[in-house]
Amino acid sequence: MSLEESQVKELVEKAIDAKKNSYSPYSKFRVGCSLLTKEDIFFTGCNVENASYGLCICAERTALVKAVSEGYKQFKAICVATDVAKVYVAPCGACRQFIAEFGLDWTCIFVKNKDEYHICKVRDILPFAFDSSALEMTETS
Ligand SMILES: O=c1ccn([C@H]2C[C@H](O)[C@@H](CO)O2)c(=O)[nH]1
Ligand SMILES: [Zn+2]
Repeated sequence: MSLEESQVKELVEKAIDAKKNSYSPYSKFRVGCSLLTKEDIFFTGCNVENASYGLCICAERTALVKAVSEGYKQFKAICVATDVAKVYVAPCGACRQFIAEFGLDWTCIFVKNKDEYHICKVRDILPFAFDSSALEMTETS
């Protein structure tokens, strides 16, 4: 599954743009996410917070749930943008697990700004991942 340089640029722009819909009145921390499916279709998402803080949904999971619920579950890349410009902000642990559900060998991009981004693989952000293979290996004693 090839990821073109132009698609990386588009992912970065779409993740930055997706921040505009962030619903983050409590943290004021805007996050935007873009996703590219194996069919070359883009999805985006933002974080959606709630007065009951624990119900907050991250941008990455918003984008993934949008895509999966529309019938797409094979992905080339996911891209995350925040308003933090000094360091690369990577997905939280819950999102890493959620992303890894769809494979470890696809691309993650973390954006500082449209010209500065870090590219790695899902396996790099979740080594020793828990996945469905463990569920079939239960042994009773
Ligand atoms: O991977 C992450 C980590 C945090 N957030 C959101 C959740 C919350 O709305 C805000 C502050 O944690 O950032 C994301 O969208 N993605
Ligand atoms: Zn998260």
